[in-house]
Amino acid sequence: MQKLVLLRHGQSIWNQQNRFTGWTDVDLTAEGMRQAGQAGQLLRQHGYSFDIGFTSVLKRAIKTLDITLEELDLLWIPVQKSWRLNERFYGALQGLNKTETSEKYGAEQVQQWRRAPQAHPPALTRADPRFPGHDARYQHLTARELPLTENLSETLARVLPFWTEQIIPAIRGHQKVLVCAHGNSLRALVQYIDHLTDAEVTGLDIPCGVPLVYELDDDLNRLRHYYLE
Ligand SMILES: O=C(O)[C@H](O)COP(=O)(O)O
Repeated sequence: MQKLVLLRHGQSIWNQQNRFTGWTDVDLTAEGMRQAGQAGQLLRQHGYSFDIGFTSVLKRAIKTLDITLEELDLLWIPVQKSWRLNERFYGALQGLNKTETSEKYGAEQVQQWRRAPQAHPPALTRADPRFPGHDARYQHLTARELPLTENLSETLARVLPFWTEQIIPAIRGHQKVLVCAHGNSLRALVQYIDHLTDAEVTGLDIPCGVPLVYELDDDLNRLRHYYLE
C-alpha cells in the first residue's frame, strides 16, 4: 500500500476578499500561512514523510508547500513546479467579487461557472492584461495551451499529462509524494482518481490547508481516502 497526500493551498488574499482568482498570482494571508503550518504539524504528528513535492507556478501553492515542508524539516527534498497544476483558469471572472458577480448574473449561473464541470466562465481576449501570454512564466506554452477560459474538464485535460508523466512514475518508484495545488485543479484530479461522474464532482469542495490522504494499492487503485484531522 502506498500513500499520496494532496493539499490545497492555505487561504489567499483573494479567498479572503471573495474574489475569483484562477491564475492570478496572489499571496497567502496570515491565516493561510497558519493553515499551511498546521497542515505540516498534522502530517508530522501522524508520522508522514515525503521524498518529493509537486506544486503549481503560483505563489499561494508554492509557499504553502514550503511552509508545510518546513514544519516537517523537509525543505531539502526536490520540488517540481508546473503550470499544469495551476488553478482552473477563471477567464474574465478573474479579479471579480463572487457575491457581486452573483448579484449581476444570478446565483445559479455563478454556481454553474464555479462547480459544473462543463461550464465555461466568460472568456478573456488575448489583449487583456490578465491573458497569461503576457506573463514570462508561461512563455514556453503553445498558443493552444494558453487559456482564455477553462472548464473543469479542460483543467483535468492539462493536469493529466503531469499526473501520468511525473507524479505516477514517482509513486511507482515508491517515492512518498506530496502534491500542493488548488481547489479546482485538485477537484479535477480527484474526479479522475475516484472515477467521479460530472454530477458527483459538481458537489465536491476541497478545503484550504487540510491534507487529503489517498491510500493506493500496488496497481495505484484507490483503496480509501480521508482528510487528516
Ligand atoms: O480561483 C478561485 O477563485 C478559487 O481558488 C477557487 O474558486 P471556487 O471556490 O470558485 O472554485
